Amino acid sequence: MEGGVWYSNINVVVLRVLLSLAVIGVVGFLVHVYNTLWLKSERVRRKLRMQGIKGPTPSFLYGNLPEMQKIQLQTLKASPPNHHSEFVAHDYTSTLFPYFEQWRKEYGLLYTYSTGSRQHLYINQAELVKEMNQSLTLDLGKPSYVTKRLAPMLGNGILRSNGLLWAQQRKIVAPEFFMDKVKPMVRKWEECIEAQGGTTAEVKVDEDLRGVSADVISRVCFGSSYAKGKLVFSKLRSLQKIISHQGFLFGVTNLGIFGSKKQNEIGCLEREIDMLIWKAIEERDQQECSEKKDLLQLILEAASGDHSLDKDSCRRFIVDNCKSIYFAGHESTAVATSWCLMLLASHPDWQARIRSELAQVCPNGLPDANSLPHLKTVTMVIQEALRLYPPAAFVSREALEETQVGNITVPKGVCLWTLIPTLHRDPDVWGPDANEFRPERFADGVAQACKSPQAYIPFGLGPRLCLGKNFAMVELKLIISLIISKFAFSMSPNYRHSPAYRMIVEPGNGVQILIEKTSPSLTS
Ligand code: HEM
Repeated sequence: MEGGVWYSNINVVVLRVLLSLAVIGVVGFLVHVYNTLWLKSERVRRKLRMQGIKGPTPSFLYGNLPEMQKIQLQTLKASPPNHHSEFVAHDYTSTLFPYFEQWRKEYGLLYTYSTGSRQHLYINQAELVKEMNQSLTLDLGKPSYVTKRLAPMLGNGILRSNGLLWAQQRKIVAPEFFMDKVKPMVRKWEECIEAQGGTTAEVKVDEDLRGVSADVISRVCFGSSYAKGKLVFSKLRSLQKIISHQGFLFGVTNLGIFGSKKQNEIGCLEREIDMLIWKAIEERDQQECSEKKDLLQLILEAASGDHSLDKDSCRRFIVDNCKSIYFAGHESTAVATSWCLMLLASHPDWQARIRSELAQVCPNGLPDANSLPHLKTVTMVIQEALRLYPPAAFVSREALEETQVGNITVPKGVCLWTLIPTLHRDPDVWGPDANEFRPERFADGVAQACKSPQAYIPFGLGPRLCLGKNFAMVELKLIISLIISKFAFSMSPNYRHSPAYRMIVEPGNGVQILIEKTSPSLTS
């Protein structure tokens, strides 16, 4: 009997201990969650507040995400502009990222906001943007939570890597982007565009431009023809569409992982792309390639010469950088050309000016490698198009360690965002006509076009400046000049103005223009 009581007493004690442990565990867990999800961010916010940086009040767990979604929904209900003159004045941030616009009006050009436990700084003061972009510290990198999501597309190649790995990749990739490498391609571009000929017709330019730009980047950088790279591009585009679906930067998908079906699709495409690139590498004629030295050859040689890389890392290094360049090199240029044609279609006077310059500068009315540097008007038009419709909406960084940007101490983990189109339309920098298409503002170069040349950043600025800037400008100049030398064009009534954010800002429903063959006398 006594033994039974003793046993049941023991049981009660054990039960109590277990219960207490469970309570301590749960409380500990809750404290941990509270600490990581709130206190940690609150400490970061306090540091920013103490420096006078304000921002919207975040809610527990979700930060400012609910407010962002509410503002976005309200904006969706408002109808987008549908008249030509309004397309130009339309700053796409007001429809794509309306919360940034609203907060900018409330808190100014520097404010802080949070998405879940992540804290961000919106930086659009020209001076601070310059400091951030020109900072040489490796403690500022690309935001890791965004680049993690882009990993299937870009691997750990130059576009998303940070620190020493980025510095090493930049050194290897940079030499390939000098102008002289571009010149031999000019003739091939001429053939590409000329082959499309035609009389009066409506064309949707986007896919054609993507084709041309894919061909160009494939041949110049990888020495292979578009036919070989074609599958890689179409699969990369599918990946881009899946990843950028539903506001991948700050939308709901940000709170969790993609659904498992989407994740599988992403995984499959990633493996297929890796295999295709690797197959193209294996099929290369080694002797011919080591003589010609295209970008792929440089990457191959750098990877095989680095003895710290094992076989798998070597393969990753090669494939990841190929993917990065494939994406960076062709999407942005194709989209920039589409926006440029959209703006030119609404401004026939600028088409005429380019056409008359072509007639003066080019002996047979057609641009080539030698006449290209003398085509000033087309450069001004492209600069103005990249100002109003920059394909890259953001320059973004993460403070990998506590870092100084100008007079601001940025706590570790904070992500910094500069909205390029907003900076490009700031009337304090560009004057009261900031929302108008006026290419003549660039007549004496960028420095004379605005108060602070560092506020013009379609290609970024500083150590992470776009590696393909010169390359892209040459490509754009050539394509636009060739199209204008062949066609006069206007906006099709079927065009619907709908900028969409798919990692870059592209015309959501394409650009439809009505083209008409120019008479030979106009160009010769
Ligand atoms: C109109 C066309 C283009 C635009 C608007 C554009 C814009 C940009 C921007 C804004 C950045 C990021 C800068 C930063 O984070 O500070 C960038 C980076 C980069 N771009 Fe471009 N780009 C274009 C064409 C190209 C082309 C044609 C290539 C290659 C052939 C290319 C290769 C790269 C690379 C490799 C980087 C990463 C550089 C680094 O992180 O060190 N881009 N580009």
